[in-house]
Amino acid sequence: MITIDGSYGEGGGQVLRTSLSLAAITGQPLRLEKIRAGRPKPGLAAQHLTSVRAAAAVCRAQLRGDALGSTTLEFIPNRATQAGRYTFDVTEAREGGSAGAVTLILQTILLPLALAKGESVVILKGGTHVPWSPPVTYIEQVYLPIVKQLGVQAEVELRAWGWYPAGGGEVELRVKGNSTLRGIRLLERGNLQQVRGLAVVTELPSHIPQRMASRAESLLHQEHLKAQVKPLREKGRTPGAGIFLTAEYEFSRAGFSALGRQGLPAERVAEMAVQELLEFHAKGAPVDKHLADQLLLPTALAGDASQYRVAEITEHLTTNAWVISQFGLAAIDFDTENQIVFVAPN
Ligand SMILES: Nc1ncnc2c1ncn2[C@@H]1O[C@H](COP(=O)(O)OP(=O)(O)OP(=O)(O)O)[C@@H](O)[C@H]1O
Repeated sequence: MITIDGSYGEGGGQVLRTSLSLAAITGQPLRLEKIRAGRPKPGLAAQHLTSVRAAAAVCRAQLRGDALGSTTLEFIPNRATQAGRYTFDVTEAREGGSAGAVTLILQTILLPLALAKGESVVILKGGTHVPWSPPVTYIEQVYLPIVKQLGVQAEVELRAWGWYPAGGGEVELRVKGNSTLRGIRLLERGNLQQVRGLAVVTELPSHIPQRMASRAESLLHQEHLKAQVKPLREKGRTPGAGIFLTAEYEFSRAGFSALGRQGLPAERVAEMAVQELLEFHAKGAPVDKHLADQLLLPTALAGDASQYRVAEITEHLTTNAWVISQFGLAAIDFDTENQIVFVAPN
């Protein structure tokens, strides 16, 4: 049994999710201790518990400690990950809290399912565009296109928007299966081809997405960047607003977003996302700081070595590297001067 210290690094949920993915993929029994010890409310929150249940469902794992607030978990896979049809609802595990991110559950099971035999269809219900997690739009426009280069064939369809704190969103994930992962070399991004964006509201007036879109476009045009931001007004369970920008370079993609809230002017929401994009653009790296930590697991599972240059070496990235090394999967090194991540599978 592999024992992982959940308090490592910043002691967040990512230690748990990466460990779950790896236990499902390798079939190794896992014990997690001090789960999310670094957070104000330690232990499993709804989103984490749903990830535990989702990972357990795909490899029929036996569980001990799978309860809200639990700081210790045992996860004993019973068989290789099974492709198939699954539904996971992050609101089911809720106890008066806010919506958990469906994308973090998606990322926990994506690679196990991609490496399993056969196709899978997964319905995920909960928050689709919530703070501190990848928005579904980011998964669709940045994460999946890049992991496709490694051989992961999957697509996601947003069926309902689910904002913080109510959730109520839904996505369908389709995973091809039978994947063989290969390494990538992503040191240069090439020229910026365009910035594409979506300024969206649900259950709010149409002037809001229009104001977000035009503010974002005008700021990007001032910087001489080609940009097209589409205003969109959708149906939803609750009111919500956000802007999602994708910088499309010749060899890579990066995503930036900001979510609206009451009292925050639409223009300000647009400015927040654009500012992040411009800061990234000025750095010259091909991989944004979020993709940086999310790319580590697929590259560690690839048959050959990878190298990629990131905008920032975050604690999320180094923590993920530590978790992967605990499973003995890959040797991971950082060139901190040039911000390059080297991954050599063992
Ligand atoms: N705006 C964003 N765009 C893309 N990815 C994001 C964004 N914000 C956060 N992420 C990603 O979401 C993940 C969050 O992991 P983290 O461990 O902080 O969250 P968590 O499971 O909610 O845990 P905790 O509640 O313990 O912080 C990371 O992979 C991070 O890169």
